[in-house]
Amino acid sequence: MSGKRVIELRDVAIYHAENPFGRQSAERLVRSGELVLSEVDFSVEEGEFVYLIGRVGSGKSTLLKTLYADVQLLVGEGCVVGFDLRKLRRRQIPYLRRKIGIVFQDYQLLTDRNVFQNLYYVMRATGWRAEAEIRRRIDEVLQLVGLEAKHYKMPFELSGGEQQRLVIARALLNKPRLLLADEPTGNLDPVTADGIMRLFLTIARSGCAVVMSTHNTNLIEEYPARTLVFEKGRVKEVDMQALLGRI
Ligand SMILES: Nc1ncnc2c1ncn2[C@@H]1O[C@H](COP(=O)(O)OP(=O)(O)OP(=O)(O)O)[C@@H](O)[C@H]1O
Repeated sequence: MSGKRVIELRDVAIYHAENPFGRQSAERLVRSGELVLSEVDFSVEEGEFVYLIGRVGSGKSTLLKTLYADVQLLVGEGCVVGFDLRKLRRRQIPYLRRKIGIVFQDYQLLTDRNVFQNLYYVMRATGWRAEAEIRRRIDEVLQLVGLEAKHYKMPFELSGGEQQRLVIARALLNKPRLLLADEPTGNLDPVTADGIMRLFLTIARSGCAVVMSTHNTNLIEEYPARTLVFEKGRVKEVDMQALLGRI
């Protein structure tokens, strides 16, 4: 994988299988698994912004899960931020996840801890020890997402858009080279979604690649970028501007 590539998938097929990352061979998992996608071939470079679109159940989340090793890659070649997905062992998964940021639609925040504590918890859990550095980094990410005045707010005291910003701040704590976002604007009103999109574009411009699934083609129209379409078990790149122009 070239130094600038953060994702490289070659002739990949993706299966949902029971007990991934265990002792069973890939062949055995493939035999008992359910095929979701095949012939997947694409790469993403540092700083790129990529949309994933497709109907409900077309495999967008499953592909994202494969990239952060929630689903095991059983067929083809796959490399994410320097980790070979075919050779990945269960114990290596936390190290891969420290190099990527993950943003879900359901925020998965610690509801009994404030903004600062939500971030502090993650930093301690990912090996940061020096208090001053932890505080500095928390200040930096909160500033980046525009929540610098909200350190002591509880999650329930934040709006949906602010909660999503906090999730993005959390994903950025370890300076990832890749941000994976699964329908991050799905629960947000159009104006708030717009703010989140602009934040993602700023993040991409800083050099961190952003891969985001969405059902919202208005966003693509407004913020054009590379687009991968999931259809009939395959993934193909499309010229979205040409496509939207014809509608
Ligand atoms: N844990 C699982 N075990 C087996 N099959 C699964 C599992 N999770 C999802 N699937 C199947 O994988 C296929 C792809 O689902 P996936 O959630 O990746 O689609 P999606 O494109 O993200 O959909 P949506 O737009 O609704 O989020 C579906 O047929 C789904 O039923």
